[in-house]
Amino acid sequence: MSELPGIVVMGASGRMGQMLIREVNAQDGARLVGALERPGHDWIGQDVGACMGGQPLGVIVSDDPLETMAKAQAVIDFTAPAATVAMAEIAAQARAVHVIGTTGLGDDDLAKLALAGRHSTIIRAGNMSLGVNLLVQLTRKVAEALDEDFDIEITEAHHHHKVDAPSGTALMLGEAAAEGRGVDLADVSDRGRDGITGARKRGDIGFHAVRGGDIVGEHDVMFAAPGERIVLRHLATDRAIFARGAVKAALWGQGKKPGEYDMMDVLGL
Ligand SMILES: NC(=O)C1=CN([C@@H]2O[C@H](COP(=O)(O)OP(=O)(O)OC[C@H]3O[C@@H](n4cnc5c(N)ncnc54)[C@H](O)[C@@H]3O)[C@@H](O)[C@H]2O)C=CC1
Ligand SMILES: O=C(O)C1=N[C@H](C(=O)O)C[C@H](O)C1
Repeated sequence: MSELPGIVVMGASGRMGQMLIREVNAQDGARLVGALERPGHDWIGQDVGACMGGQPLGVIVSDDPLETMAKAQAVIDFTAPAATVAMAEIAAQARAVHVIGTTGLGDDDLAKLALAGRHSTIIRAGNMSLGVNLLVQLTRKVAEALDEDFDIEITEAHHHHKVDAPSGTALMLGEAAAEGRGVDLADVSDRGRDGITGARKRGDIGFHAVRGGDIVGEHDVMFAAPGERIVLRHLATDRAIFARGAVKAALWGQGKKPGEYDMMDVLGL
């Protein structure tokens, strides 16, 4: 039997799930040992490679996370908040690394993940790409260097299927900007203005979400002052960048102590 870490992909039929199946399968350093979908999904019981329209991969899509995780050293989960919280407990029982790309998690969900993280290795990030994680660092630095004469506005654009706003990435960028300024994001966050809002409050961090077509993911952080503007921008054109980061995280997490980690830890940024 191979010693390579066995990885389960959760949400196998999803936009990210299919990308992840391809990425794990293409890796020399890992093996695909499971594919999960929600109960009732029409891929259940079929080979995941065939479902994706390619060669069979010898992995049958299952809706039984307990059984599937028994063979795994890691699970990569880009699904939905309730599914991710449920998986956190199962991954902890299986002593498997839980890589979480799911966004839109609420405070209650995060509290449950923190509990699970006492017993398991969780690596979670609203964006797993190298470029965005660098942009987060740049945003913190620029916010630190500038005072509140510079208004910070974060704009994100995504495909029309996306269900959460602001995006996980926009929130990461907002947290970094607030940290750079030495303030709490919750105190200065101003989301999606509408109507007679009054003039902009000095020190606020604004968020705006665009949804349309097949946009993979675009993020701008604008620092606007009288007479000048700085705009930091990341454009994603291929979901493979997120999948690559997630597989890297699953391998990096092997043998790490239980706890909650993020992509900064994985990438050493
Ligand atoms: N952190 C990152 O780098 C990125 C995060 N995302 C996030 O990943 C999540 C998924 O995005 P997409 O792939 O575009 O969505 P999607 O809707 O295409 O895929 C989600 C999949 O999860 C499945 N699912 C739902 N509940 C399940 C359960 N209990 N067990 C197993 N599977 C279940 C669905 O059936 C679906 O196939 C979103 O929260 C999105 O924001 C997306 C791209 C990058
Ligand atoms: O839903 C998506 O597609 C994406 N979600 C993540 C987010 O919420 O920031 C990451 C990426 O932008 C794509």
